[in-house]
Amino acid sequence: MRRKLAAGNWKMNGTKANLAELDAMKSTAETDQTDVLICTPATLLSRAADAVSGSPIAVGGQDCHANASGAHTGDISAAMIKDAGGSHVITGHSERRVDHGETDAVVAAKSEAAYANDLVAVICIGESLEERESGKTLDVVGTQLAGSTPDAATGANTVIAYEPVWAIGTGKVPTLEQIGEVHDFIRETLVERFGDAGNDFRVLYGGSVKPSNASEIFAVSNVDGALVGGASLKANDFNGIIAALDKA
Ligand SMILES: O=C[C@H](O)COP(=O)(O)O
Repeated sequence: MRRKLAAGNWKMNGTKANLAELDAMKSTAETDQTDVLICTPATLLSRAADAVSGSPIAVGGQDCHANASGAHTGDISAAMIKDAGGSHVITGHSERRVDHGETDAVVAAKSEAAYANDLVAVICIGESLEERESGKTLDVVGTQLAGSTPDAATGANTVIAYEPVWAIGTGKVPTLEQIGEVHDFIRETLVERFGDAGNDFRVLYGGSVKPSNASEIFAVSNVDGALVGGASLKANDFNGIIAALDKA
């Protein structure tokens, strides 16, 4: 039985004043069935880890370099995320793929760096609007999944996040049928590659998830939770999403 996961991605938002939001998520995060994760900006990670200490909320990074250390100005390593108190790291978010030209091979290397440092990689995949409209969604998602997921991936060290690029921060959400089609496809693809162990991976949906649409999305087959951007910044919103997931 896969545990559910409500994951927040604060992206490039937040200063230390925002850590109060974590405090306001603690009691909602005390659930039996749902794990809660917030991926903060790197600048906040250590303080966020202190802020959630003793609560079930986990914290993580939004990216890591594939290398362990060295001359990579501005980057952070998986070991640094671990050292700061993180347990997870997002790899291959579409904003990284677009802004920094990250390929599937780079995403796989970053995910391997995560494993080497005992971090769970939250590997993101998803099609653009143009790819969706030209009927290439499953091809794109399949190619990204194959190329970004290392052979060493397991349900314990990896979470897959399906995020259609056109649904991120736009308020546009795919139909429930569209979400179900892709999540079922991801599950089948994982089982083809990893055998029964493919059933252990959690597959999250991401893209304009809000308290108002969370319950219907979480009722879709093979949706094990959400990767939430904007609605993870405020405890009022994210608590609603955690609660909806816990009831699903
Ligand atoms: O990582 C989170 C996703 O990009 C979704 O962002 P959003 O909830 O603001 O649409």
